[in-house]
Amino acid sequence: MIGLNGAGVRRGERWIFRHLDLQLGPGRCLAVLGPNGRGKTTLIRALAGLLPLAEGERSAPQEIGYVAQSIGDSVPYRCLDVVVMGRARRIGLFGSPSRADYRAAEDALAQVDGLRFADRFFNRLSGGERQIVMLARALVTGAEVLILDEPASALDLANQALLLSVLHQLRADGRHAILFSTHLPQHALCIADEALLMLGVEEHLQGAADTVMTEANLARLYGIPIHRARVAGTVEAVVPVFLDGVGTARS
Ligand SMILES: Nc1ncnc2c1ncn2[C@@H]1O[C@H](COP(=O)(O)OP(=O)(O)OP(=O)(O)O)[C@@H](O)[C@H]1O
Repeated sequence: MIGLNGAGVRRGERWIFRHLDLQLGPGRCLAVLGPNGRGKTTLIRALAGLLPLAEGERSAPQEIGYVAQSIGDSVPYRCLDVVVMGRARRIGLFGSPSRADYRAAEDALAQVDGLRFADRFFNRLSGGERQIVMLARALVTGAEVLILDEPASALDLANQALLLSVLHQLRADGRHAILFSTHLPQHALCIADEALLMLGVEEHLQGAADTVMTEANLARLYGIPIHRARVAGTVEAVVPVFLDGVGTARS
């Protein structure tokens, strides 16, 4: 459905990642983890077709539902219009959104509990509220591939739970392939089938999320001791272990 084969991206003379293979099919969810600056956004943008590969190949469908990491200020559009823009491919360059497009946008907002934002101006929303609206915009595309760059980074706990449940439902329908990056390993353990740990430019550890995300591998990834524990039923928490203060934990 979507994939990379021997892929690499360079910024100037510097390789951000190389020799990366990735295949994601329908009904599958892959989480990408790595420390700040390791290349998650670069990988996601390359996968979404927004950054050229310097080596390797990409295969992808025409339409992808994409949520960018940073959602800057924009011109003052109503949120419903921002969401309806997700239908651009269906509406066409010179077309106008139909009643059905607006209905689909409302449904997508309702799916993420964001209907209350419909008439508000996007540029006046908080960071988390914008993330919710942008998720609705990705959903309204109807795309079967969803690529989400840190979709929970600004969300409160209730909205994190909502996001996880929406992604869980999409994955469970067997039509969608979902890839998301996160700094919250417990989210990966909660809904991802697979995890990709970006350990280094040429070192990528990929496999079943539960198997790959061991305390040892996560400690290697982040350079600090990590504790992983079952907190309720199948829910796991992943926390940094502070040794004798924040500054001394990183190896
Ligand atoms: N436009 C650019 N030009 C040059 N270097 C860039 C550019 N954008 C990003 N980089 C560099 O590429 C590297 C990877 O950045 P990227 O944003 O992919 O990291 P990330 O893993 O998503 O980080 P974070 O967790 O902080 O969001 C970083 O060292 C960054 O400084």
